[in-house]
Amino acid sequence: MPESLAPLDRLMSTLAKRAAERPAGSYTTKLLDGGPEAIGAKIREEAEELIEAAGESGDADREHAVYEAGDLIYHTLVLLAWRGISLDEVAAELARREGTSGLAEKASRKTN
Ligand SMILES: N=c1c2ncn([C@@H]3O[C@H](COP(=O)(O)OP(=O)(O)OP(=O)(O)O)[C@@H](O)[C@H]3O)c2ncn1[C@@H]1O[C@H](COP(=O)(O)O)[C@@H](O)[C@H]1O
Repeated sequence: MPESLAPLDRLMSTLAKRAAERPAGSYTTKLLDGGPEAIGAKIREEAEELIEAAGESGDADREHAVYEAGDLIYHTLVLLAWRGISLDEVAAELARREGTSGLAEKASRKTN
């Protein structure tokens, strides 16, 4: 894999490979085999841990929040891999939203 690929792209590429090959001895395989219920339970757990860590103050707590964010992002990407969704698709959705305030978007939904 080219060194220039961003870490998130490299991780997603690994997870897509895990989803296709399901090698034994892989934590990702274990999660994927559990399907959206098992992966979703971990996402909820990791989201709670991130929220708790982010609410704490101090340098060590800041590092803790970064660590928990890593866990949450990893498990979220595993769910995308399970569903066969690429990071490019998510990036395209975010690009589509670029420049539109959430408040304006919400207001437009109410009038439609
Ligand atoms: N980025 C990650 C990553 N982040 C977190 N984790 C694992 O996610 C789990 C987090 O769950 P917890 O903190 O709740 O720990 P736990 O209590 O042991 O978890 P449970 O057994 O309760 O589910 C830990 O086992 C972490 O090691 C990850 N596991 C793998 N990766 C990446 O995925 C790649 C492929 O991993 P495998 O498929 O396991 O080879 C690795 O090379 C890494 O790049």
